[in-house]
Amino acid sequence: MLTIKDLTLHYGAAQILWGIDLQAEVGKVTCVLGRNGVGKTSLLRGIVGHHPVSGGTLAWGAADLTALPSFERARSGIAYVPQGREIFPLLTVKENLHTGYACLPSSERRVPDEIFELFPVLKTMLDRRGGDLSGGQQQQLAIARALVTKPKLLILDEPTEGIQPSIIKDIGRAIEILRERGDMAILLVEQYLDFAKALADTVLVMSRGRVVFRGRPDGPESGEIDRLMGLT
Ligand SMILES: Nc1ncnc2c1ncn2[C@@H]1O[C@H](COP(=O)(O)OP(=O)(O)OP(=O)(O)O)[C@@H](O)[C@H]1O
Repeated sequence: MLTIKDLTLHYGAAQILWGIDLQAEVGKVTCVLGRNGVGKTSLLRGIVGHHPVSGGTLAWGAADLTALPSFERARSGIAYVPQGREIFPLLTVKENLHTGYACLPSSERRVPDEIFELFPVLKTMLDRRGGDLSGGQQQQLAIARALVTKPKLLILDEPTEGIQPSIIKDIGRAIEILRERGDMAILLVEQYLDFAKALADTVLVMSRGRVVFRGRPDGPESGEIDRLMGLT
């Protein structure tokens, strides 16, 4: 389980995150919601080590990750699919997948078949350049590349952004399958409320750098989620 306690983060003098507490359990989808600019991506950057946190702690089980550089966090099983996907446009699909090998010992460097069961379209496109794929296919490639690293914690930043509905469905189904497999924690940042509510076991809503709601997506107090997201 990922356990974050009292996390704070600054960009220069500007404080962006205030006292964030969060837990993401194995076999569950934990979803962080919030409107533009509330600090969701900054939280993920703090978790994966792309930006230093200014206070608080981050742990995976009993292992304290707070002081580890990002490559060691990746090696310890944290995989991050950033907003905008960031696949390598000039590398082929196969080569993009192989970039995930960097975190693995040489004996484990293979692309599991299961990845093509989750995203069959990638198998038909192995020799195409990443940049020639549609946005939705690139998103699937970015998730597949993260899965190559055999993560214990999969972090997805707005995987539905700018993606056509049929591929959003495929991505949702893949997340469900990964959850059912029960060997990784999934931390999902979203603004697409229906997608998030359908998948999440626990929802956190952020506002101005703080967690202002925490609960089940279908619990008695869940109307509060819509209110905080500005929908009611
Ligand atoms: N590198 C940076 N330097 C300074 N300020 C930043 C930086 N990155 C983000 N910010 C600011 O930090 C705040 C939180 O941004 P962040 O991207 O974490 O929000 P977000 O909730 O992920 O928004 P979005 O949904 O639009 O991606 C915003 O006010 C943003 O302008």
